Amino acid sequence: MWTFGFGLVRLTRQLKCGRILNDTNSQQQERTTDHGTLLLTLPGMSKYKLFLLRHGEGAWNIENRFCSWVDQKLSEDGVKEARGCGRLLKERGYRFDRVFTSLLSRSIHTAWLVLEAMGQEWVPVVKSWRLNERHYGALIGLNRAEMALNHGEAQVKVWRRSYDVTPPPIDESHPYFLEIYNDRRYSTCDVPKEDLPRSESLKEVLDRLLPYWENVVVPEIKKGETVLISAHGNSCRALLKHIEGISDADIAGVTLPTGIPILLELDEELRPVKPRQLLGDQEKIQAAIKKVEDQGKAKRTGK
Ligand SMILES: O=C(OP(=O)(O)O)[C@H](O)COP(=O)(O)O
Repeated sequence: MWTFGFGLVRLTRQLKCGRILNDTNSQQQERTTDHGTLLLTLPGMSKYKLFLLRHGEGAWNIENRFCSWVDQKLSEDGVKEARGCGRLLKERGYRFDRVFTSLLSRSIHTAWLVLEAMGQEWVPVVKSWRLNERHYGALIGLNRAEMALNHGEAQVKVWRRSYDVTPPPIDESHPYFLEIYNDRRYSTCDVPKEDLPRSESLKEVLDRLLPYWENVVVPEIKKGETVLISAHGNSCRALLKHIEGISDADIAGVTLPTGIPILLELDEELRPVKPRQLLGDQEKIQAAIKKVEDQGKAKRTGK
């Protein structure tokens, strides 16, 4: 599937007269870079760069608890991860025009730390609940390893990674219900508080995320903006599923580590022209992915 688009060559011509000559292909498109270089983009060629980022490690990532809509802050290592991510992006010369985050502090702080490390603090940061982490319903606050002991690792994997299984909903007796729904930030949403989710499958995350992607994010990308989406493990997985056309079955095999930027190169229709790139030391990235996967292994916590 991938090999098709990969070999295509970006045609870059810098012309003294400022015009592209011999433009006989009606599907070719011109655009001008900051340096005045005219780029010809053919279908299947990389036209846009989009960056997705799961925030740096949060306090409940360490405790191995389903965090979801609970507003846990970044851990010390999470702050380091976010700064490291910003340094890496700066070293590679990337520049953002706009950053989108969820309403959760860990994604917002990550965005701030990345922009600070890049010296791009002025870049607008736009926030929406539609980029929030998946709502884990009644599972919020529970320890994954203990859940695996009680319900089996296979069931925990279904809850964590299946596409269309919705965990039991949160209700008012849940210890974090009031903390979540009494929070002022959820009075600012584009839906009434009563209509906010009480639990979500990955499919339901995609359902609430897609209108925001289509109506708010895509127009900025198509204007030529380089966008960073600083969000969460599952909101990024949902978006990846949509952009890359990953099947309902295969999305179960996609796990994202914290603090690692994912670069997507997209054509003019926002279709990927090459596999996603997780930027950084590949050995460390694989170890970080395994660590997230292993969170679902049965283990006594001693509490
Ligand atoms: O809050 C969460 O994700 P986040 O750390 O990306 O915000 C979820 O608890 C992630 O859990 P999962 O990796 O079991 O899907």
